[in-house]
Amino acid sequence: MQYFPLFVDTQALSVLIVGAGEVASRKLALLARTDARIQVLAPATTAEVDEFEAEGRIALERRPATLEDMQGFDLIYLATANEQLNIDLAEAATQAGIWCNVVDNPKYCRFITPSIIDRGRLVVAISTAGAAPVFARSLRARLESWLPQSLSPLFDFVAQRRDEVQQNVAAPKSRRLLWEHFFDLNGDKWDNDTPTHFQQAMTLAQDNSQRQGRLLLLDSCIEAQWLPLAVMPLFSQLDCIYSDLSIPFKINELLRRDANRAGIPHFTQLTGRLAQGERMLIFANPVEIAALQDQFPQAQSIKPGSL
Ligand SMILES: C[C@@]1(CC(=O)O)c2cc3[nH]c(cc4nc(cc5[nH]c(cc(n2)[C@H]1CCC(=O)O)[C@@](C)(CC(=O)O)[C@@H]5CCC(=O)O)C(CC(=O)O)=C4CCC(=O)O)c(CCC(=O)O)c3CC(=O)O
Ligand SMILES: NC(=O)C1=CN([C@@H]2O[C@H](COP(=O)(O)OP(=O)(O)OC[C@H]3O[C@@H](n4cnc5c(N)ncnc54)[C@H](O)[C@@H]3O)[C@@H](O)[C@H]2O)C=CC1
Repeated sequence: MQYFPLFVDTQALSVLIVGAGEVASRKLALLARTDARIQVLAPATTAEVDEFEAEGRIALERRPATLEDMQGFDLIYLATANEQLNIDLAEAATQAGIWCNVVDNPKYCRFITPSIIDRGRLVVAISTAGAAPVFARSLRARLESWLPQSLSPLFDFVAQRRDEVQQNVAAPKSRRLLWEHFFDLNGDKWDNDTPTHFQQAMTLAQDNSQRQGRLLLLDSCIEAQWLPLAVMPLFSQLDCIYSDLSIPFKINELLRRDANRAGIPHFTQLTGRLAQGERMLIFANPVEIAALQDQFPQAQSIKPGSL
């Protein structure tokens, strides 16, 4: 992963954009949604840039940029159509210790701009590490239609309830179950039922007796591409992953990253953990899986293409 995704707090960020053509306008349209202070420098501007100036959203100077301008900012975008000028300005910015992006030259980019889906607090950023921005754009179009606008108010609601949950539900694991249950009940909608779904999830999180354990058994001979789609949400909810083997990379990528990992415990320990409501996966060879299935008839054995 050459480019590591980060989400930058823009509340005290100051950004310089050099150039105000088509490409600069596209970057500006996204940056203008943030809290960053934005300075634009360019002799010629698009109508879109003029509008941002008229609204008072940006500070604009209609003149060529100089090397001396490359200081006093947190981030700089270089978007003139002059390749050498962009490189000279990028070198000056880098010397001043400022992270910069050259829109037509990834070699000089300390960071790159992803394709962005904006649902308020929920933001999805897609990058192809510069290989194919057009693919990032078309993937965005698909996700845009999949992620409803209701996610914006839904995540405002969830953010407002976070303190209440933190105060009333002591165990971190119960908090996780609460949010999983809430989203299972509520999905991605924001309507009159949303507060009810939250209350139901809250009640369930405070009542340990209703918690159900789960044991998934995965035969080490099954390859990742044969795993049924139905197991994906179950994989993301695991508390523990047990195996005495090394789990192949492609399967590992599908499992919850924060789950506890250990060798396969004794049958009696497994019984105890199931009773406590743990959600577990055992990855083992076919002989061990068959023995576990005999011992735990309630366990779900994952078969290629089905559960
Ligand atoms: C490295 C990066 C640097 C950066 O800009 O940060 C970069 C670099 C370059 N882009 C080029 C071209 C195009 N870029 C787009 C579109 C987008 N480009 C964006 C990001 C990035 N572009 C960064 C990597 C992102 C990643 O990891 O994938 C997006 C995602 C975000 C945004 O710009 O807001 C936005 C889609 C937004 C959306 O709609 O969601 C289109 C299509 C279009 O315009 O519709 C074309 C024309 C087709 C083509 O050429 O592919 C060229 C060649 C220039 C030339 O030939 O002169 C270079 C330079 C090079 O590749 O060397
Ligand atoms: N990263 C990306 O997504 C993409 C990048 N590009 C590249 O981005 C570059 C810019 O493209 P466009 O916006 O279409 O160009 P453009 O010609 O529309 O705009 C160039 C801007 O730079 C300004 N400028 C020129 N000299 C300047 C100076 N000395 N100081 C400050 N500003 C100056 C101009 O006034 C103008 O506002 C091109 O090199 C293009 O190849 C093109 C497509 C996508």
